[in-house]
Amino acid sequence: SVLAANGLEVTMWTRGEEQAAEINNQHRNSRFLPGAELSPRIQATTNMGEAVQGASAVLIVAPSSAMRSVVNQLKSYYTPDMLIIHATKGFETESLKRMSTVISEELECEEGHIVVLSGPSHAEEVVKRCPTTVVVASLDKAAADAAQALFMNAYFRVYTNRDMLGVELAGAFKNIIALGAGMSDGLDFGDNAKAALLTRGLAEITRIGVEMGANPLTFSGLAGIGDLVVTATSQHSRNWRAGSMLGQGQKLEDVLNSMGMVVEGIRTTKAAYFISQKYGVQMPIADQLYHVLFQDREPRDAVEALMGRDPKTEMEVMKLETWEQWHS
Ligand SMILES: NC(=O)C1=CN([C@@H]2O[C@H](COP(=O)(O)OP(=O)(O)OC[C@H]3O[C@@H](n4cnc5c(N)ncnc54)[C@H](O)[C@@H]3O)[C@@H](O)[C@H]2O)C=CC1
Ligand SMILES: O=C(CO)COP(=O)(O)O
Repeated sequence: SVLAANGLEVTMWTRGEEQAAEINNQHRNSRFLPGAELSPRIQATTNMGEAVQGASAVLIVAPSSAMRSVVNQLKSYYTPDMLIIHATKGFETESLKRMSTVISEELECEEGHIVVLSGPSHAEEVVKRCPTTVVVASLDKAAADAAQALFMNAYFRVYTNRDMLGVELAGAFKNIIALGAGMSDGLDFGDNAKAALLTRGLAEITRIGVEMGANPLTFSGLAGIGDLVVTATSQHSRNWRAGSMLGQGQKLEDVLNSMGMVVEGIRTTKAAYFISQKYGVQMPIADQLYHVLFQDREPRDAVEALMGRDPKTEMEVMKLETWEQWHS
């Protein structure tokens, strides 16, 4: 919608014939964005070649679980002059790879060629042209600048960042904390608990992010604290809503069936559980959520376990134990 508002011709690829027909004829996408009026500049097709061939830019927003297969389907239409942007927030759970790695492997291109778009941006509000800010990150400055120029307009402000790793990690990991915040709200634990989850959640995201090679400042930016706040507090967030239902005692399977849309935080919690072990970095909130989601731990017991951890210093972020060390 943003690209169409900027005067570009947009062709969406979708798997459903009915959905494509609805977008083309009624300019609506009633299942995924009910109530929104789409621009006639947006056309849809179920034919990948029609959507991608000859395009100057390709925006990939498949759920993380489908990323490899979707990119594989577009591979034969890819040319190196296409600007490749993705806005997917998650990992390939089996390999623990980031989305840019999966895309570059499938397209056989440099990771630096890819741009990630992330930040606090619920589609429901963007389509209504509510003021929104995001970040585009790439190892290639020219690619990030090109993506910024494509998307930027009066209601959609785009910043650039060179820390693609940090932006991808922040966008993926925040969904775990949003699930936890929803769970806390579902348990009626109040505002103190939610503020604690966001704050300590950001600490653990930063800790693992820095260990993996990201710039700590990225986590104070739009992809970090910005997206964490919106996802953990917005009525639009699927992760928050799923967490809230779990906190109220519903079963994971029932929650997912009732959502009908992707809840990335579930798979990302599994990935984070293994990533934290791989890097030897503690992610206590993600760890407890893993037990709740996949090992039947009661949400209340998870909170008790978090509150009962050994006493810590607040400065134990980035494996720096004291303020003095941070300055040294
Ligand atoms: N909805 C939002 O406001 C935002 C979503 N994102 C991210 O975008 C990604 C996609 O999320 P949404 O579009 O919101 O999810 P969604 O659940 O609303 O839509 C997912 C789309 O992918 C399609 N799909 C599902 N499995 C597929 C497969 N195996 N192959 C091809 N297509 C498949 C579905 O048919 C549907 O059209 C996620 O990583 C999410 O975190 C990022 C920013 C904002
Ligand atoms: O990442 C998002 C907004 O920036 C979307 O969050 P949800 O997937 O929780 O709806």
